[in-house]
Amino acid sequence: MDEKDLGNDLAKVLITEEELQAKIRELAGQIDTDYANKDLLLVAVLKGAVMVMADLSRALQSHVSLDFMAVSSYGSGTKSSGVVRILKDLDADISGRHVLIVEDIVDSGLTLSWLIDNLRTRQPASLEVCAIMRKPEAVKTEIDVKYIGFDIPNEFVVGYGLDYSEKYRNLPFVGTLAPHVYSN
Ligand SMILES: O=P(O)(O)OC[C@H]1O[C@H](OP(=O)(O)OP(=O)(O)O)[C@H](O)[C@@H]1O
Ligand code: HPA
Ligand SMILES: [Mg+2]
Repeated sequence: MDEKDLGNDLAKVLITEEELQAKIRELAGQIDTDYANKDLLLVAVLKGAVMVMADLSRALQSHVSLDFMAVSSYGSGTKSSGVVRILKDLDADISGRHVLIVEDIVDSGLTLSWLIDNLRTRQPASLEVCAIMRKPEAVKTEIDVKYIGFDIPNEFVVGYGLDYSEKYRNLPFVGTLAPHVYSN
């Protein structure tokens, strides 16, 4: 990458594009098997989960419906505020439906724990979670994540949907930022 590439701001690559795509295919295979003959609704949490949603849904062999919810707890910083706000609610009524939440990362777990409680009150037939990354050392509230991609160290990461101040989401891999980015 040359000077102008956004990858120049990275300290290291944690998960390569190839590793991400291989994991997506593996998880899609499990989901296809588990939901055979069931109507599945994928619910992605914007904006971070947009890449996982796009790749995972295309890797599935069965029909699925897609819906999106936008919640935010991070703002522009690197720490969860713990206060989750709904920015956009689902279009679909999920009562009696098989719902799979698609997430990019389980960090403190606060976003997902709030979301699971919220969606449960709408009485889906089933509710599970697929997250491409999890930080086991950062989790503050235990969440049962049925489909997990990678357990990663407790470092702030960007790429594959994850941002720092709304940047770096469009990197096709996951990495950590160089210190100069934070001091700018
Ligand atoms: O486990 P937690 O500590 O709650 O963190 C995980 C959540 O935080 C990020 O979203 P954010 O609220 O930053 O919004 P975004 O997806 O638009 O970046 C990320 O996409 C997850 O949804
Ligand atoms: O490590 C992270 N990076 C970017 N956004 C995030 N939201 C939760 N954890 C992270
Ligand atoms: Mg974010």
